[in-house]
Amino acid sequence: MDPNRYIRQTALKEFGPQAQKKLAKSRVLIVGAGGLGVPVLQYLNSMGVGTLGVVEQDVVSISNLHRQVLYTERDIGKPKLEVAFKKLKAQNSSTRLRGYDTFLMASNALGIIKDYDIVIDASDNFPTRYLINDACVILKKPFVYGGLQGFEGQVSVFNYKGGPTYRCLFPNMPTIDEIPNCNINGVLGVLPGIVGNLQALETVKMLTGIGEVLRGKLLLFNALDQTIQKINFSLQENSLNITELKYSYGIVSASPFSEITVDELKDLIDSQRNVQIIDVRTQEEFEAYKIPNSVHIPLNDLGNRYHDIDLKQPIYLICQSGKRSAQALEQLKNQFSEISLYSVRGGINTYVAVCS
Ligand SMILES: Nc1ncnc2c1ncn2[C@@H]1O[C@H](COP(=O)(O)OP(=O)(O)OP(=O)(O)O)[C@@H](O)[C@H]1O
Repeated sequence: MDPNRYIRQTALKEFGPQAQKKLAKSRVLIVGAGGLGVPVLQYLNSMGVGTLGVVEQDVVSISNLHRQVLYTERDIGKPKLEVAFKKLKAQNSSTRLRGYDTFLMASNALGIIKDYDIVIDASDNFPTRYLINDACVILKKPFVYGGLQGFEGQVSVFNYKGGPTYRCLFPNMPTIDEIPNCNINGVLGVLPGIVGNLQALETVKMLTGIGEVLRGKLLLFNALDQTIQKINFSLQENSLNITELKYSYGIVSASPFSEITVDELKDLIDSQRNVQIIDVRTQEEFEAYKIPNSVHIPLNDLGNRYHDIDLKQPIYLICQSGKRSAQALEQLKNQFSEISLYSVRGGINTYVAVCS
């Protein structure tokens, strides 16, 4: 790498080559490559963050172009992930870019987020934001929030070093009637650029240890009069019901009679030699990741493969997220009486997130 590449930022004595090394070792996940995601990606990529993960499944549309300045007229209709990576690669070829061609959802959030140091919310909807918050609380990762409403931008850092989370500020998700939508309300092209850059700045500060992070502080930027206000907020223990959160993400068992958590399964595997795990996913999923000694019987073949199951031993059924294993459990329960059946809650997604 050309030693001059980062010279203008390593020349800052508070930053220096040490901070640059920290950036190079860092892994940052960006959820959404739209209005906020584009400036975040361009700056973190150009500044030398080692690994950037991007979760996005949208395509470029003409109404994106006034603010998502990485995309051009020729990109309309193309996947944002593909276009963004091509341009980011040209901007800085040494960044490791990892794309997730999907939307972040409850079934994949823990599995994706676990590999990163910091998560940046660059999405545009409340379910994603609450999901990022909850997954980051469970996995103990900070998340950098950015939001837009009219001519106002908001930025904060949640869950940083035991600090307050998004739910401490906004405990409950708003109802559909309460949700403002940029499609309807509009957004001035430059505003996501400013807010996304503030998110990138907070990220760099956390990664390198410079400055004071917006922990327990909500920054409000008013674009019309260029004022910045900071509102303090504190940790609310009630908003951090970790047991409840773990419950909804499959880390704690809801029904001990037919479900087992990944923690319980891991304890069994560690303490017993022969745990009969039946993996009901597809061949491709099984090949991509499997629990050692598990038996592979795809759900659609289960009816033909009963002879491969030892009905006298407890049967632990697993799939990718817990849905197909619950179906397999119902199928076996209807077919055989008095067998000991468990479905692994959260499936391989949670197993990988929690146990690997
Ligand atoms: N759960 C999610 N996982 C990954 N990306 C998401 C998720 N939810 C939203 N996004 C992405 O976040 C980006 C938000 O960008 P932005 O707010 O600028 O809106 P947009 O969807 O690109 O544009 P418009 O609202 O004009 O159609 C979008 O590209 C969207 O696909």
